[in-house]
Amino acid sequence: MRITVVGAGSWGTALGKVWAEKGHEVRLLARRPALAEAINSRKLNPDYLPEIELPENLKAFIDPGQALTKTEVVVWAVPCQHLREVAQGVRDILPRKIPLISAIKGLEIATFKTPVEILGEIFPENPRGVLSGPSFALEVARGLPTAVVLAFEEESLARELQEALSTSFFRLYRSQDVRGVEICGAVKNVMAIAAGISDGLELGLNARAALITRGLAEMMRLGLTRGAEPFTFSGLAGLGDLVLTCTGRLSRNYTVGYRLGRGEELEEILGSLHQVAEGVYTVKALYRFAQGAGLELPITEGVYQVLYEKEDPRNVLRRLLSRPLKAEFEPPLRP
Ligand SMILES: NC(=O)c1ccc[n+]([C@@H]2O[C@H](COP(=O)([O-])OP(=O)(O)OC[C@H]3O[C@@H](n4cnc5c(N)ncnc54)[C@H](O)[C@@H]3O)[C@@H](O)[C@H]2O)c1
Ligand SMILES: O=P(O)(O)OC[C@H](O)CO
Repeated sequence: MRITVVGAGSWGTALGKVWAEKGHEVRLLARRPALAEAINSRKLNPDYLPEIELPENLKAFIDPGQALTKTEVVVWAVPCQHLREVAQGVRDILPRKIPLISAIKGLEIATFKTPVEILGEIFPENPRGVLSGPSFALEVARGLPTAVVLAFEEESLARELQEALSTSFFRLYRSQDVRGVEICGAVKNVMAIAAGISDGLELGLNARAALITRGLAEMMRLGLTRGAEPFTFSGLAGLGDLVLTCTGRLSRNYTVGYRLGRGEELEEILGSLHQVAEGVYTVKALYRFAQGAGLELPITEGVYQVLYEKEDPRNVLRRLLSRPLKAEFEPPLRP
């Protein structure tokens, strides 16, 4: 199969490696000529996965025309806030009808749209799905066992791609709940920032477990109002990725939170990260949506206040804990 991966960052490169090693013809669409050159001539990605040797049949391009000619699947792995611009740039040359897979976890700030919704506006004739779940790029690139979920509304297409894209260590489960999988992937990044803050403040393991669990409740509260399937939250994209990202030090989102908890400024952290931490942007989209819809998302609200209103995390925590006592499950989490 000819696969084009748009975005030669850590995730695009890791996915490209896995599928090239499976024998697919993988073209990685990069933005910077020097990076494409390094991938092609030195067989490594010095900026994002420097210690990983890349296979010969993983080729990088900077010309979208070359990367997309006669391709059979396009996988999107650019930061969510740039997806629209990148997709619009290839609107006229991307083959019609071929499946598009978003590997992106986020929500567009200006519109509150998911990546698949954005792709739907730009490529209405192409079937669209999402790949998500607990998957640090570095571990995938190292060939460590990983399970993710691939969601397409059309089950036969999900099955076909599941077969094509699974390998002996990269196992794809299939789903038809595209919206639910996307909401889970977006919200877990915000919860990972919260968990990082908590660990940075040394609040302990009990606090982190509470954040993960109440983060799941928040994910469900939002997802159910947006038409997600309830089972999806307990799956790989939901609970699976929440656990990974809220506990794993490889997470960029967790790292942002941890450093905030240790007292660093957001600008300083982002200036030294060199990779995208989607939760930093998704929290804006979520916060605005929750305000407008009257939806209660207290952890999201707290993360927003720490990031954008420069609130001391300790004050935010005090407020979270002093909210009125309530039942663990209230509507819409329980009828
Ligand atoms: N890294 C992971 O472990 C991982 C795992 C699963 C999902 N994801 C998701 O994949 C997406 C991409 O993340 P990543 O980790 O590869 O990020 P990254 O920061 O490592 O790389 C981002 C890539 O996008 C490119 N890019 C940025 N702005 C662009 C623009 N305007 N036009 C074209 N290209 C642009 C960058 O040059 C870079 O190649 C995110 O939504 C992330 O949540 C990442
Ligand atoms: O490094 P993060 O926080 O973007 O997380 C990467 C993946 O989404 C983990 O599944």
